[in-house]
Amino acid sequence: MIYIRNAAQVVTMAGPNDKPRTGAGMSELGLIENGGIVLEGETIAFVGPDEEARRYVEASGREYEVIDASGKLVAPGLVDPHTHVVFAGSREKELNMRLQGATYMEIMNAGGGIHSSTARTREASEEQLVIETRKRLDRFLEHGVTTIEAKSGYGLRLEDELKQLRVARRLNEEHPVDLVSTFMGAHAVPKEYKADPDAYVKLVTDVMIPAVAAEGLAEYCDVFCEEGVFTPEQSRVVLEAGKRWGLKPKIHADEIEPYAGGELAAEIGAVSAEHLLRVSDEGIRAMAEKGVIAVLLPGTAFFLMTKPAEARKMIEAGVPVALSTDRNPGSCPTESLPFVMNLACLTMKMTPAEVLTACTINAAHAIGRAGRIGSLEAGKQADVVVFDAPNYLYLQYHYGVNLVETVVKKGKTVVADGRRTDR
Ligand SMILES: N=CN[C@@H](CCC(=O)O)C(=O)O
Ligand SMILES: [Zn+2]
Repeated sequence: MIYIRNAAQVVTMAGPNDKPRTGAGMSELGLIENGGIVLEGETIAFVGPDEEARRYVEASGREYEVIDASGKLVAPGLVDPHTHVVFAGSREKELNMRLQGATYMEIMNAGGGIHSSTARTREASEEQLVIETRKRLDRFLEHGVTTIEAKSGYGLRLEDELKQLRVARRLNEEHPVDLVSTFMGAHAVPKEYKADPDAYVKLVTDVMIPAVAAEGLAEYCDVFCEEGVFTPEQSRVVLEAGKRWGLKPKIHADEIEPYAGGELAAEIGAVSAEHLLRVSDEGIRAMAEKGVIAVLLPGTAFFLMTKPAEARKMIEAGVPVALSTDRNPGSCPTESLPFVMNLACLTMKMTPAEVLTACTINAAHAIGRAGRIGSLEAGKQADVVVFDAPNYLYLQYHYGVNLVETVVKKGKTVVADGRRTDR
């Protein structure tokens, strides 16, 4: 039982939240000045002006742990809807190679990139993956992120794809951060199938997807639809197979070259299309029409030193936008969603209000959790962050440092004074 008292500002993102926010709706934060929040068990019991919250607490006659949020900003636990967090090793040498002129795709085609993380992940035991991933989850939590999506895709053969997804399932049970799993066996064509990519697609559709579904290891299916990786036609085959087995489609689309990925996302009814740095105007129009969520990853554009997605164009066209770190060992090795939020504002010109919407309720929609998380409303899960910031604008102004002070996950304080408390 926790009473968060006297917050300078509370970002509630209060509803209607049955659909992801678009256009001007992305700027409606449901702000409360001098707010209070009461958490009971794993649930939010009350959100409103602090005087009313105090009366609620006094009338209940119960004992509450009090968190004083005077002068602070309170917001929903942040949601990261696109990560590749389960992997072994790191790839810092590639940064040096890219600084000397090699491109991301050249490194991958020469056997590095995703292939090198695949080799390390195949070698790693489940236990080793748990240890490495747990550390990343601790960092996410310290940056205010209470729920993430986690993709497989560094196994690229049945037993190792299952291993990655089992690690995500185990950590979802053991760690305060909630993980929502996505099967991404079609992340790259593994070296052993280089001569026959269609045979690998068949392995994904006929063997891996049924096995993942049989064990209930994933809710979503994703594919890297990109020139030199999987064609739009192969991507369609993978995502349609996923659908037949109950896995909802997501797609890595138009990241490096325009490849009609946005159009494909709309056509097959994808929940989200992700990256979209080079999406066409037609792709944007089709996504807006079908309500496909654009999950944008400005940390990846920053780290790959390339032009970010055209967020303004998408918002103005009515596409619901969410933001994510893309945490992975190659193109975005950070757990700092707040830094990615800074980049969204400073490199894609999203407003501070749009940025918060994109990392809370819209991100929750992108992983099918908007009924439970992404806003501070009575009855929802008690996932709350207190920032050392006097108002929400300040989050995008004081950039590059971690302003997270307290994190409450399912009604339990898991970060205090910016550090994990419950290990
Ligand atoms: N683009 C494809 N997949 C990841 C990167 C994976 C890697 O480089 O290991 C991404 O979303 O950025
Ligand atoms: Zn990705």
